[in-house]
Amino acid sequence: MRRLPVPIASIILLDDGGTRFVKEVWAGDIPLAEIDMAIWDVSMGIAGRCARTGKPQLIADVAADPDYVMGNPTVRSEYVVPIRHRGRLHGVLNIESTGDEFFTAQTCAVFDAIAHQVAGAIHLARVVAELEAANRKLRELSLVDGLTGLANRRCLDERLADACADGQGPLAFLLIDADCFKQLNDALGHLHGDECLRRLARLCAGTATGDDGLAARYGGDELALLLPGRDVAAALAIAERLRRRVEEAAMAHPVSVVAPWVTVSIGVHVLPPGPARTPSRLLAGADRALYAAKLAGRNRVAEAPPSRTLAVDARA
Ligand SMILES: Nc1nc2c(ncn2[C@@H]2O[C@H](COP(=O)(O)OP(=O)(O)OP(=O)(O)O)[C@@H](O)[C@H]2O)c(=O)[nH]1
Repeated sequence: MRRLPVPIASIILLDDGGTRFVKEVWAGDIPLAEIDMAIWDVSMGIAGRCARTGKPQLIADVAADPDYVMGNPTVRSEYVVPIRHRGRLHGVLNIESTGDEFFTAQTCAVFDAIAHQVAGAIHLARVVAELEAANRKLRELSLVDGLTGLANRRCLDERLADACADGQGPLAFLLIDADCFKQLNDALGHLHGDECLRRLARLCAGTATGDDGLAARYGGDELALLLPGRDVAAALAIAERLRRRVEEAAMAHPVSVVAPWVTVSIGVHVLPPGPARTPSRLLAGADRALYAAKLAGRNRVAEAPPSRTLAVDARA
């Protein structure tokens, strides 16, 4: 662009729908008037006419063309070429001259060729940008649980592995399981069960304190909280707070053996840093703790250190 022997050369890009110009880059020897619109419709200007018709526009005398939008008063002629790659119109190449005779068949053929080259480059850049965006979206989707919007098991596994390897402080893991969920599904239907799971997920997400905490769907009616830096006392307190919040939400459960509303049991396991801290040990400990909480009557928080099982009575 910079080396083109013309007073003004610009590339004006179209949006994805091809109905509006969204970006203009230009270079040249004479200044172009400030265009105060960052986005403008293809119904405007000679560039718009070029985009609408898909055909090059050669204007020998800009003053005689009603569509011409003046960028500099010394401009006399203009040539606007579509920038198109494999049928997709990306924008237009706009060349303006201060002479009357500048645009011959030969110079126009050169600009046609330049527009063709530019089209290939823009096409590649757009394909790369679209691929990158699609990859980001795919990566996002591959880490999110579709029902609850929480991190999914794959994401949890990744974060768990990283957190276990991190030598900084204790690592707490909470397994949260809805009580008598099968009966709730059987009594009120799976759609109602789904909505309860979503509400439980929101409560968990609101409890994942700190930037590095993670709320995830472990699987089925089991949710999980990964809480780096939390010792046993802090993890038990967070678990108990969550258990209470679930009760306070008062989601009706007419067939639970625990209470007339939805309750959860929570297993808590905390490991100090070191080689013995592995995801499988952390999961197994939280699973044992959850089992203990269920066995002790549900609607409670339990911790399961290797040597003993400590159940914290939820209603104490
Ligand atoms: N609505 C709904 N139900 C689910 C989903 N995933 C798993 N479930 C149900 O969750 C229930 C879990 O049942 P169980 O493992 O027997 O546990 P429970 O009935 O909660 O019993 P306890 O845990 O012992 O209190 C099953 O009926 C599953 O079908 C889901 O995405 N949506």
